[in-house]
Amino acid sequence: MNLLSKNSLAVHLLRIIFGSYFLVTLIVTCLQLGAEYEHTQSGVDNELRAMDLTFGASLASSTWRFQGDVQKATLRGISNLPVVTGVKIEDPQGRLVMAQGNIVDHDGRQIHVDAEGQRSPVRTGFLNAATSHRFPILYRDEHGVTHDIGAWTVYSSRHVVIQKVAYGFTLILINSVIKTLVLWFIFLYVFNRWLGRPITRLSGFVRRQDLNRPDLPDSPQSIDLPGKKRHELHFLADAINAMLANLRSHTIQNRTLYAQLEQEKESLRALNKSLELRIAERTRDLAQANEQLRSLSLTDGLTGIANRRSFDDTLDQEWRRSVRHGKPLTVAFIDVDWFKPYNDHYGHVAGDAVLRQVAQTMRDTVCRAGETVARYGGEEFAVIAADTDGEQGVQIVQRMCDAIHALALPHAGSTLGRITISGGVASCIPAHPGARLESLLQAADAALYQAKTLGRNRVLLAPPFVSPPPSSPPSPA
Ligand SMILES: Nc1nc2c(ncn2[C@@H]2O[C@H](COP(=O)(O)OP(=O)(O)OP(=O)(O)O)[C@@H](O)[C@H]2O)c(=O)[nH]1
Repeated sequence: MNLLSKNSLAVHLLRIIFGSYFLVTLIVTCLQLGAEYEHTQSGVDNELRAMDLTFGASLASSTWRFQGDVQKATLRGISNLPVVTGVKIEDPQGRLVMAQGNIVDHDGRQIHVDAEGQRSPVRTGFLNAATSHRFPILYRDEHGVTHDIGAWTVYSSRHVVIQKVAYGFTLILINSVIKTLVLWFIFLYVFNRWLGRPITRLSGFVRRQDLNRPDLPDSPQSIDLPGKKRHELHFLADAINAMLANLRSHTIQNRTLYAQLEQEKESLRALNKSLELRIAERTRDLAQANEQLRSLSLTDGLTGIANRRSFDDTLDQEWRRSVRHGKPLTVAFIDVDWFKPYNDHYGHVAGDAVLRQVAQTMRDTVCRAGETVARYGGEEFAVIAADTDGEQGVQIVQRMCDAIHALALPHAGSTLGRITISGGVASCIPAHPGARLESLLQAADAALYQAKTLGRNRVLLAPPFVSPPPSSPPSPA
């Protein structure tokens, strides 16, 4: 870890510690300065007060004897003292006799008196504010009588006190700064040695971990912090090692599970596809079966041609279509002649075979898309011919009649000696008023009956049973 990088923990801690330290130091220093100032000032005061003991007698003696030189020398000596800024001697009437340094004159102004007695004004200010002590000059003569011969005043100033305080404080400050710098240096070293480097190693180790590739050979699996004595950071490293081992094992498990899941997904997809194919196959089979069923439901089981239901459906559709298009519709009923005697003579199985042959032949006879041959029931058949009038219908049925006659199927019970059929044909235009399907069927049935009555092996057309709509009168020419 770069110890002094901007975001390092040490710098953050240092900022906090330094800020707090600076604040506390500032407050304590201010208090200390105040106390020191008070102490120094009272010391200066005491020194000034004590001067009377030192110089009082000498000044009294030289003043009593008018020894001006001695007085001057004494004043110079006093004014040279470090705490003294000035000194003056006054006579008993308060007049200035002699002075040296900065003093306050009779008028209360601060003046400076040099060695030659020259006076000059002194700039007043906070630092020059004077403090003084005035002592009486008392002389005791040889008879023991005390004479008051004047007074002397010694001056000092705030500047002296502050200088003394500043000197002492400078020493303290230098002392404190040196101690603080040494302490900080030790703190930085210890912090870096015991916290910074291990934390950097831990963060680097964690950053290098790639859980997506836990089996990389060059990625370290665990971290071991140096140091004989184990502390919280060692415990943190142990916890990180355990956590990473756990995560690695879970990641490997997850990868295995994911691979299994993918396999399962793949097999499910394949299963789904085969199911879809089977469903499609089954659906196709079902559709085919339905189609077969539908076809079976509309087919006669014996003859393989359309059955009665198919006939009814087709007739209904053709009737409605004919109504829509205004086209004629023809229906014919066909019956095998003397079929009971045939059954009786040749047996029922042979009768079935004849029915199949008759049906086949009739179906082969019709060729148009709108023509349908159906087994109506028993040995009776029916023909539907759309867009066909009665005459055309008779031709169709007659062709059938001829074709069956041409088969020459032997029939001992018939006067003709062979299998024949009879047919009754009826036709109408369904769109005409009064045209009804039931009437059409009844007419065809009646025509069949008529054909039977007249001797069989013939085709008869039913007379018209629907009156055509009245035609509009011709317009006058
Ligand atoms: N073999 C066989 N016979 C059937 C079938 N359906 C009906 N029949 C017979 O057909 C005969 C019809 O006889 P009838 O209705 O009396 O008429 P016919 O004998 O054909 O006389 P005409 O119709 O007047 O010429 C009956 O004997 C029925 O048993 C069938 O599917 N197979």
